[in-house]
Amino acid sequence: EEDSIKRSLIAFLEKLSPSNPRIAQDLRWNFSTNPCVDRWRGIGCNNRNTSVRRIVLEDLELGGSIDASLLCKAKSLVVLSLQNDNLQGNLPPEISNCSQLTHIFLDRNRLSGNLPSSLSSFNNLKKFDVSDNDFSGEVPKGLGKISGLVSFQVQDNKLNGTIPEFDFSNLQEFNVSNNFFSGPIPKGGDRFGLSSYSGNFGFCGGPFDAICSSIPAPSPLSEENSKSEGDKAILFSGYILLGLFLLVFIMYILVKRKRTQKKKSGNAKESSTSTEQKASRSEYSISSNEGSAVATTGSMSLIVLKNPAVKELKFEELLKAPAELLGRGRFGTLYKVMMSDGNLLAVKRIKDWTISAQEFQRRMERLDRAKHPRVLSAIAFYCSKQEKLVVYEYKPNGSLFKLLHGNQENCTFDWNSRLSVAAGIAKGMSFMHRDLQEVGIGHGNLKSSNILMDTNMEPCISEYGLLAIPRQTSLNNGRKSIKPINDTALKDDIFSFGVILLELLTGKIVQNNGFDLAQWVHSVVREEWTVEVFDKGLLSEGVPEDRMVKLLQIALKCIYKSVDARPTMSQVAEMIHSLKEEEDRSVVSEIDSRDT
Ligand SMILES: Nc1ncnc2c1ncn2[C@@H]1O[C@H](COP(=O)(O)OP(=O)(O)OP(=O)(O)O)[C@@H](O)[C@H]1O
Repeated sequence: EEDSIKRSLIAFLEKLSPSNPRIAQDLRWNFSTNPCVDRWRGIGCNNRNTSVRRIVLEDLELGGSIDASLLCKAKSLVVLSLQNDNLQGNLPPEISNCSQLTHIFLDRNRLSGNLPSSLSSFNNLKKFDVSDNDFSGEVPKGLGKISGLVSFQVQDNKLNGTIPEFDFSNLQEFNVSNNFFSGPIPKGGDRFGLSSYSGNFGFCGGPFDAICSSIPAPSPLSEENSKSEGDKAILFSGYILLGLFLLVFIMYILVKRKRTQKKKSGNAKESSTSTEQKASRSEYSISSNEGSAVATTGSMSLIVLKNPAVKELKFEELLKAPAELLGRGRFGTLYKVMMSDGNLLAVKRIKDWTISAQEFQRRMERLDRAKHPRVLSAIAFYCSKQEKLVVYEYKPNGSLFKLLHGNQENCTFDWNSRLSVAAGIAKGMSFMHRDLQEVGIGHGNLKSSNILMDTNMEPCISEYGLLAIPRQTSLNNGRKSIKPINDTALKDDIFSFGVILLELLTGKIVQNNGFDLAQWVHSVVREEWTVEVFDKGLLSEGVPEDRMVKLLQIALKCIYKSVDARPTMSQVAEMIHSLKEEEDRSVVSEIDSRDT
């Protein structure tokens, strides 16, 4: 029995992280040891160390799927937490075999499919959090009937239908925002404010009384069953933008009516603000004549920054345009939007960023003044209390991540191109760090999927500065520390840049914010400089080892554990520049010697 539990748990773990065959070894889940006595990482047991009670595998970027049949061999499991792990696939109905579960935390993954109706059988369930996934379909009615439930969080999914009855007097946390729910708010649900319900198709009753009649409650999924997944994605995201548009449009009409009345009575005075000198606002901007009132009142406005790529951008058109979901990252959702003139845009909807609209506006305008050819500037942005959107040009050539890991046949990414890409990113980053030094705005989320490739293989850094919340970093070997972004932003970026260099050198996929890759490279290098770390593609290209080692040495400086020991971005750029020059010289001399 014990052996069978151990075997199942190890198999469960391996399925959670198929891309890392060493995961069991890394977490010390060893068949010949005991999970409780020998403290398998992520496992908690009862006091007598006789049964597994908790499995907590958070922030590990696991990327696999949940096999509940294997997991639930550990029948005594009470807590399951797989938060923020990048998991895919569905939540299998067999999860109900773990019948003792009281806490289920699966938030911040990419899980999809329906919430299984077997969830209703969890009589002891207290906390249920599956927020920020891609779950669709309806919430099983029985979930609301679980009497001891104190926390129900399903925000940021694609769930639809109506909200079932809950015993709201028991619930301490409740959030269904940013889904496709509609219909009435169940009795007692108004205990929770608008923020628990916002971002849905349309609710009636409770805090939504006022807009009940003005926003229809369509049932999108019923008509869609025959459509392909791709079509659904477009439709879903289109609906989100359309919903947002409706809300803004109503406010627009209201504000416009007010303004006309003011003008009529001769009281209107249009004032230009410093903001307007820097940014030309769309004519659909609700408060285009209200200057800084936009920010202070937190009212909604699309602010179009001067950008030669887009002459005129109307908010109404932006929101009406067909949109396709490109990705849901940890910090927001990205849509590809096709405008009626054929222009393609990328619209980032930022999640949980608690800075004020005023601060957001100031930041976006400051960022707009720091322009570099290797950094993608925003075209426009939008902010309200609830919502922050940033509009970029859509770049059709994919990202550095795709180039490195996308299995593109006939596409060799040779040493010289890799070095050029590294030099390009370093230049762009170094410029931004210098220019934004006094405000301390770093990129905040530098990684290969945020490096977009131009047609001529030049890199373009996207989403610079879109992260200002105190970020959980795991700089101390996975131990979380929360620091204000301004303190560490620039040095964090250097670490992240070092990880990109490692990715270019090793061709390996980065997991766990790059800490695994950094650790692995360190351990190989510690033995002695070795060819083991380098990408097979580079080795078969015949790149001399000493050249790659030089870039590796720069990477290792960037990922120094001690933040202060890391070089600045301009030092890094300088080092890579000299390396590239040296490289170019040696290529020339090789050609010369071949010719003579
Ligand atoms: N302006 C753009 N044009 C084209 N593709 C883009 C653009 N910006 C990002 N992408 C691509 O879209 C996909 C989704 O982007 P998104 O930013 O949502 O993902 P992410 O970088 O993993 O998440 P996050 O930045 O929130 O951590 C990525 O593959 C990214 O390379």
